[in-house]
Amino acid sequence: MKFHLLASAIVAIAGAVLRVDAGEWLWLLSAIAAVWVTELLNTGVERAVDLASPDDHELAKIAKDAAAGAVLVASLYAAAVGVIVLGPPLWRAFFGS
Ligand SMILES: Nc1ncnc2c1ncn2[C@@H]1O[C@H](COP(=O)(O)OP(=O)(O)OP(=O)(O)O)[C@@H](O)[C@H]1O
Repeated sequence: MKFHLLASAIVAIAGAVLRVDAGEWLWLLSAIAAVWVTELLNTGVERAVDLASPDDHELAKIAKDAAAGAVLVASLYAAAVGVIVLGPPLWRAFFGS
């Protein structure tokens, strides 16, 4: 959660400094929201599974791995959005046109 908070803050500051437009803000915000939503749901699934099945069980493993997979998919989406939206202006800021 701390990592997600830090990453969200860095993306928001980068967006402001690089003056991304409204459409680009929507992509960045959708990526941030996707990661937060899946991470919160993953935490909920983990805690519910621990409560319902403290001992090892194949279904508990599938539930936890599926929830963690959702976080991975959202994180890959967020990384792609970050590169596509922030990559070009960052490149221009550091290396010129
Ligand atoms: N009750 C269980 N039965 C079977 N496999 C489990 C069970 N609990 C966890 N596992 C397996 O162990 C892995 C790690 O479980 P754990 O609860 O530590 O999740 P985590 O993603 O590391 O959680 P956290 O974010 O709290 O570190 C799961 O992805 C799953 O494959």
